[in-house]
Formats: sequence, C-alpha cells, structure tokens
Amino acid sequence: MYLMKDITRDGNPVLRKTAQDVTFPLSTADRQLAHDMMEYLINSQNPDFAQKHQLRAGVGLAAPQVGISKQMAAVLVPGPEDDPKNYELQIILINPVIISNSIQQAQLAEGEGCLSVDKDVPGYVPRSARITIRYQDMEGQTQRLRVKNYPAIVCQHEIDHLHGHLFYDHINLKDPFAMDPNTIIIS
Ligand SMILES: CNC(=O)c1cccc(C)c1Nc1nc(N2CCN(c3ccccc3Cl)CC2)nc(N2CSC[C@H]2C(=O)NC)n1
Ligand code: NI
Repeated sequence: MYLMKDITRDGNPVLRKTAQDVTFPLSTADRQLAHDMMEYLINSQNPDFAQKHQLRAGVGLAAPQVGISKQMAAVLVPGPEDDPKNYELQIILINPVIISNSIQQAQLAEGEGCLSVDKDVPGYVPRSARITIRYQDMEGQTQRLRVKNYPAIVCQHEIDHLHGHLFYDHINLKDPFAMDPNTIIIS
C-alpha cells in the first residue's frame, strides 16, 4: 500500500526522464505495481481512509511518481457525485501512445494539481479535448481508447509523466489564465 512518503516529488530526476517500455509477459513486480497504483487512487478517493493515512486525492498516478521509470499509469475517474464508484474510467495504461488528438482544446477551470508537485501552480493547462490512445492491457493486447473532456485531461496528464513532463510546463507564464475562445473549460 502506497503512502505519500512513497510518492516522488518535483526535483527528483525520475520525474524528468522518459520512462522505459514495459515488456510482456508482465513480471510479478509489474503486476504488483499496477495493482498498487490503482489501490492508491481508490484509497485516496475515500475521504475517511485518505484522512486517516493523510493521502492526497488523485484520479491518476504514473509509475515514475512511485520512483519506477516504466511506461505504466493508472487512471481512476469517479462517476457522478451521487455514485462515485460507478467509475467513468478505470484503467491501467501500459506503453500508451496518443495516436490522434482533436484540434479543439480543453482545460480544467481550476487548473491542475499533481501528487508530485506540493506547491499550487495557478494557471490554465491547455490540452486536447479528445484523444485516441493506443496502449497495451495487462495481457499485452494492444487496445485503443478514445476519451474526451475530464478523462482525456487526466490521461494526458499521466502520459506526460511517462515522458518527463509536469502539468505546469504547459502553463502560459506570461498570462497563466489566458482565455482562448475555443477552449472548453471543464469544472
Ligand atoms: C476536478 N477538480 C479540479 O479540477 C480542481 C479543483 C480545485 C483545484 C484544483 C487544482 C483542481 N485540479 C485538479 N483536481 C484534481 N482532483 C480533484 C479532487 N479529487 C478528489 C478529491 C477528493 C475525493 C475524491 C477525488 Cl476524485 C481528486 C482529483 N485532480 C487534478 N488532476 C490534474 S489531471 C490529474 C489530476 C490529479 O489526480 N491530480 C492529483 N487537478
Ligand atoms: Ni501528476
């Protein structure tokens, strides 16, 4: 079970490296990694458990954030407020590649946070509103996933981690809240 002490923080070089491809069949360690990352997200989204263990809530976690420079990320986007466990997206992405993306952009109304970045970095993080991801599943089967809006933003944030990018790399430092008219604002 991961705790916040297991999460690498900005400044650790592992967060700025391109992670290594995962090979198949998955090793026991790789399977455990996938399980533990998803388990962290589930635990972090449980207010009582998160409070008890002082976990920051997240909807995505990439292997470099637990110090493992491998192309693997977990995404857990809750369902609606009244039924959060009816997840909008629950997936382990292995060797993910964004193979197409919309010109249309989207950004979170309140900017982005990251478990590996302790400071708040205000500003819009413009991303593609819709993307198609080619990835391998736990059995090594190549899959394609089309996502849009919030799940798309989360997937892009996590895939960025696999290439050594952090969310604030995308903030317009001259005008962090620059409003591009045809960018979808997601709240
Ligand atoms: C929708 N709220 C906003 O956007 C947002 C709103 C305000 C400020 C910021 C700064 C925001 N930004 C932001 N908020 C989140 N969380 C909101 C709370 N939530 C959560 C919290 C408690 C229980 C269950 C859950 Cl689910 C967990 C996720 N997550 C991300 N990111 C950027 S993409 C990867 C993802 C991530 O997991 N970061 C750790 N950004
Ligand atoms: Ni992050």
